[in-house]
Amino acid sequence: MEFLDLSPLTRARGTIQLPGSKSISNRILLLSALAQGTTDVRSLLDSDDTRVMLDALACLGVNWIRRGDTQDYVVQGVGGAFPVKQAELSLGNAGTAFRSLTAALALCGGNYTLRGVPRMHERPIGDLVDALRQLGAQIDYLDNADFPPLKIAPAQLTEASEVAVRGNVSSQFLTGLLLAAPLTGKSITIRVIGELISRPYIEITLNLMRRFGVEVERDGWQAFTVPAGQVYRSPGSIYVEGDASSASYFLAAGAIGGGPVRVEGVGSASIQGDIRFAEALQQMGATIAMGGNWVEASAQGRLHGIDADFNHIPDAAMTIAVAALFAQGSTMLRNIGSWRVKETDRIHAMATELRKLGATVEEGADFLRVTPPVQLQPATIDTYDDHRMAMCFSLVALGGVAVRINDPKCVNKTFPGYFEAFASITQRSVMSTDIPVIAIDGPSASGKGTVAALVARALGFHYLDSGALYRLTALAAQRRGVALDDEAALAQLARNLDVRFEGGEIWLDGERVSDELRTERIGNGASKVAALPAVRTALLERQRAFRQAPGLVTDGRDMGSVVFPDAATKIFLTASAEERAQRRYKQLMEKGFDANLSNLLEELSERDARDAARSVAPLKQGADAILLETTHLSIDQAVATVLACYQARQSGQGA
Ligand SMILES: Nc1ncnc2c1ncn2[C@@H]1O[C@H](COP(=O)(O)OP(=O)(O)OP(=O)(O)O)[C@@H](O)[C@H]1O
Ligand SMILES: Nc1ccn([C@H]2C[C@H](O)[C@@H](COP(=O)(O)O)O2)c(=O)n1
Repeated sequence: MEFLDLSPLTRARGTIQLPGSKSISNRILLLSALAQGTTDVRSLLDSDDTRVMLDALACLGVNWIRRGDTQDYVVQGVGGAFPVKQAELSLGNAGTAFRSLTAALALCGGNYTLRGVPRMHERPIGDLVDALRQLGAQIDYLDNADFPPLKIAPAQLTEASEVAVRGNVSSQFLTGLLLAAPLTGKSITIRVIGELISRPYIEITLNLMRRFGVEVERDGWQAFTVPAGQVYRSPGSIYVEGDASSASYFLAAGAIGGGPVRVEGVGSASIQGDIRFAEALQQMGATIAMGGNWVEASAQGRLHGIDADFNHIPDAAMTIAVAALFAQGSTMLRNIGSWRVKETDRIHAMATELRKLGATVEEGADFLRVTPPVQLQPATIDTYDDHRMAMCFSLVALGGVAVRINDPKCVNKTFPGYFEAFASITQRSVMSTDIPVIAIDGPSASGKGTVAALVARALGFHYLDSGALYRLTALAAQRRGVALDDEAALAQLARNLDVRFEGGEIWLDGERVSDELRTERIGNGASKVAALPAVRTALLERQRAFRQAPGLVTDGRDMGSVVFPDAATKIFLTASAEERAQRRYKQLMEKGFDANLSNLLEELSERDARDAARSVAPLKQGADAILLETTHLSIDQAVATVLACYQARQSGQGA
C-alpha cells in the first residue's frame, strides 16, 4: 500500500488557483457532445473522472481535441445522436459519467454495455433505470438487479410523457433524466418522489442546459418539464469555474491554521452549491471574505462546534466533519444519508478514521456527531479509494500531529495535484517546539488559571491547566481507594486518566467533576501526589501533548522550568498570601462552598511550602521568568501585562 506521511503543520496561508469543477466539467462535456455545433471548453478539470468521460465520448464517436498542454478542449457536437451505435464503456467509479451516460445512451438508439470498478457496481442505479424504462428504454442488469453493470438496447419510446423518479438516493438520477429528456424530441415531465436531496447539483444541471439552449420549466422541486422541440446548441465557448468542493479543504485550512488562505476560481458568482461551505465555516467561527471569483478564510481564535443540516452540500460537508476536530464542543452533521452510497460508505469511513485520531463519534443512518479529543493522536488514515477522505484528512496535520494518508493517489479522481497545492499553503513544524508556549507558574490562588485562560482566549491559543491533572489524579485515587503515598499505583492512575476538557469543564471517567476538583481537600491531595517523581513523569508527555498550533498558554508550578523549558514567555505570577487567601475565599463562596478565611490562609501556606520544598520540579521563580506581582493588580491588568510581555518577545524586543 502506498502512503504519504504528512509532518505536523503549524500554519496555513497563501493563495490557491482551483482546478475546474468536476460536476461542471462532466456535464459540459456531455452537453457539448450532444449539441449542434462546436464548443470551446475552457479550464476543464484534469482528473480521472473527466478522463473517463472524455474516453467514453471518444468511444461513442465524438471528436474532441485538447489545445496543446492547456486544459482547454474543443468538442465537436454530434447533434443529438452518437455516431457509434455499439460500444462497451468502462466508467471507473465516476458517478456523474455513469448516471448521465446511462440516461443519454438509453434514449440514443444503440447497443451499449456500461461497466465500472467493483465499488461502482455497489452503487445503486435502479431508480434511474426504472424511470428510463417508463419512457421505453431497454436496459438489463448484467449482474445484480438495481446495480451496474448495464446492457442497453435501442429504446422503444412509449406514449408516456411523464416519468417519476425517487429524489432521496442520488440527485444524479434526476440530472441524468433532465440531460437526456431533449433526446426524445417530445415534452417530458419528471416528477420527483420524496424529498429531493443535493438540490444545488440540480441547479447546476438546469443552469448548464440553459447555456446550451434548453429551458426546463420547474414546479418547485417536485416536477420538471422539458418542453418538446428543444435541441442542444453550442454556446460557442464555455468556461468551467473552479471546483467549490475542492475549495473546501483550503478554506478549512485557513480557518484551522490561522490563514488567510484564498482560493481563486469560485466566489459569490458561482453556480455550485458547495460555495455555501463558506457559510458553514463562518458559523464555526471562521472569518470569510468573498469576491465574484474568490473566497478567503482565516480565523482569530478556535473554531466552535455547530449543529446543522448538510443535505445541500454533502461533499463539502465531509470537510466540516474533519474541521470539527479543531472546534470547541461537538459538531452535528444532519441529513447526510447520501454519504452511504458515495465512493464508499462515507458515514462509516469518516467515523472510523476520526476515531483513530481520538475523536468521539456517534454515527446514525443519516447523521454524524463529532466530539474532538483533548489532544489529537497521530494516526494512519485509510482512504477507501475515496478522494475526499484523503483530502479532508490531510487537514489533521494542522493540529500539529503527524498523519499518514494511505493510498494518497486516490485524489486523482478529482484533484491530481492536491497534496502539492496543500503543501504550498502550509508550514511544516519539523518540531512541535515551533509552536509558541506562554508558561505561567506561581503559588496557589494567585490567579494563574484565570489569567492564563484569558490570555489564551485573547490569542486564540489552547489552554492547559496543569494543576487539574494533579487534582484529577488525587480525585481518581480517592475514588479507587489508592493511598496518596502509593507512588507506583498513583503513577499508573495518572498515566491512564480518562479525562476530557471541554468548554471550561472537566470530566473524569465520563462524569463532570469541575466543581469537586476545586475543593481544598482535592487541592491538598494534588499537592501530595505532585511531590512523587513517578507521578510527575507519568504526566509529563500528557502535558506536552497540549502544545498544538497555533499556540498554548499553560499554568502550574513547573511549566517554564520542566515541562516547557523553551516557552516563548515565562511568567511567575504571585500575590501576597493574605490576598491569595482572600481570592480563594471569595471564589469558594461564589461557588457555594463553605470556607473559613484563616483556615484557608493556613492550608494555602502549607500547600505552597510543600510545593516549594519537594525535590522534583519545586515551586520557584526561574531565573528566566518574569515576576508578575498582582496583589494590587486587577485581572485585566494582569492579563494585559502577560500579553504585552508575549508581544514584546514576539516582535523581538525581548522581555
Ligand atoms: N488580579 C486579580 N485580582 C483579583 N482577583 C483575582 C486576580 N486574579 C485572579 N483572581 C481571582 O482569584 C481567584 C483564584 O484564581 P485562580 O483560580 O485563577 O488561581 P490559581 O492560581 O489558578 O489557583 P490554583 O493554583 O489553586 O489553581 C479567582 O476567583 C480569580 O477570579
Ligand atoms: N505544574 C504543576 C501544577 C500543579 N502542581 C500541584 C501543586 C498544587 O498544589 C496542585 C494543584 O494545583 P493547582 O490546581 O492549585 O494549580 O498540583 C504541580 O506540582 N505542578
